[in-house]
Amino acid sequence: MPHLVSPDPIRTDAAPYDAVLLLSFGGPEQPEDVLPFLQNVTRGRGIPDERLKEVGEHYYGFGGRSPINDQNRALLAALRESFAQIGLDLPIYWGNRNWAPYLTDTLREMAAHGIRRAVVIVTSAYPSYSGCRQYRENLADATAAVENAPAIDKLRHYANHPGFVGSFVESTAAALAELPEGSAIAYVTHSIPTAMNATSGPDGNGYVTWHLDVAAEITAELERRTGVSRRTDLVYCSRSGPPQVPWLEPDVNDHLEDLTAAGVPGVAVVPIGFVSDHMEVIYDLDTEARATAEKLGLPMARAATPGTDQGFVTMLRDLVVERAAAERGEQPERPCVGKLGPGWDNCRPDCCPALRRPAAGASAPADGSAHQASSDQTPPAAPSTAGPKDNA
Ligand SMILES: CC1=C(CCC(=O)O)c2cc3nc(cc4[nH]c(cc5[nH]c(cc1n2)c(C)c5CCC(=O)O)c(CCC(=O)O)c4C)C(CCC(=O)O)=C3C
Ligand SMILES: [Fe+2]
Repeated sequence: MPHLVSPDPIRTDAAPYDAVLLLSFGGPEQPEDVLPFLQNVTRGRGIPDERLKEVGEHYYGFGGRSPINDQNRALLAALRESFAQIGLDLPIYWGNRNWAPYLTDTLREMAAHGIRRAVVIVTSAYPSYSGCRQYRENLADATAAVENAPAIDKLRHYANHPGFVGSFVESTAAALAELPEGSAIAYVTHSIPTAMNATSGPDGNGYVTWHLDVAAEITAELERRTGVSRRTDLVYCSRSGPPQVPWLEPDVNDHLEDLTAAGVPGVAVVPIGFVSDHMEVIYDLDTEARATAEKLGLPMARAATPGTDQGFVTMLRDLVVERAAAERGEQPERPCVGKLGPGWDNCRPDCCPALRRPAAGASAPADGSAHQASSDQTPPAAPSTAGPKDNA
């Protein structure tokens, strides 16, 4: 795996940026927040009431508080420390899509502080509408709503960066160490509608393709270290939406049943789709999937997410420095593992379009593409470029 490149402490240059913005999902912090939070998340997205009630219970089961905001506070602190270590003098702001501190308020604060140009770290590592474009639409909306809002660039997707992959290599090795010999690895990510995957990334299927590439790299590195090969699968959690709309499968719980039927002696559950142990991890995996594994008598160990892992934090810092250099017209090194090459700096205008919402009174499509995206309905999103994908 390539060595992480940290810049020379004395010459760390952030120009043309004068700030970093950490952009995340947001979560409730007390029981009264849960319903309004869920309304923010699902407004206009066609999530059945039944599912909302169920997800509300997941939050109430944890005292009405998601750990995600505290995890972002910890990440902010770790990033500030990491910046200070190399003399990178750049303020770091934090805003969320669905809960306070809201992105628009943060941009307003940045404008008031005279910030002209910022680079954005999103707490989502892969291409898809939900994980990329939706955040870019939120940035476009917030920018339009705020006078003198800073110009915004978003970091390339970092799932195949050695800092991200390396963090999961370590946590997967630790999980496997707790399990019987011959245990399998179940890589897990958030399910999305299959139609959303179909239009993810500049060439389609980017969501699944990137996850498979990351999973293959983790598997290969563990094999190199131990000489042991084992069963691995990519499976999904947190399915939502109406039952008639197809989402990516198999669900992690069904997969645990399959593994048991296949006689596998244990499973390391590795949440490569997530950067911290938020509700999808502590409920969907640590509560629900663990209960399934216990019922089946299948030993299970869950690998840690990157969180504030040093390699992960250093990677984010390196990506800020890398992007600043690229924007100055330099040709920075772009560390990356796997087959796909480094992510693009700017998304193409048609990258990860929004799903067309179901509408009554339309004739049935001949090709089954009722939920396919259509670029004529795609709202503006920042930042993007009119040129081809920038893979330099
Ligand atoms: C790809 C993806 C990521 C990973 C990338 C990223 O991290 O952004 C992610 C992360 C998260 N999703 C989260 C929470 C929720 N997601 C929901 C609903 C949905 N997620 C979707 C996709 C994703 N989601 C989709 C296609 C929907 C259907 C509705 C729609 O089309 O938008 C709902 C509604 C209820 C339900 O139906 O489950 C909730 C409450 C939290 C916060 C956790 C916490 O509070 O600790 C986080 C980090
Ligand atoms: Fe979600």
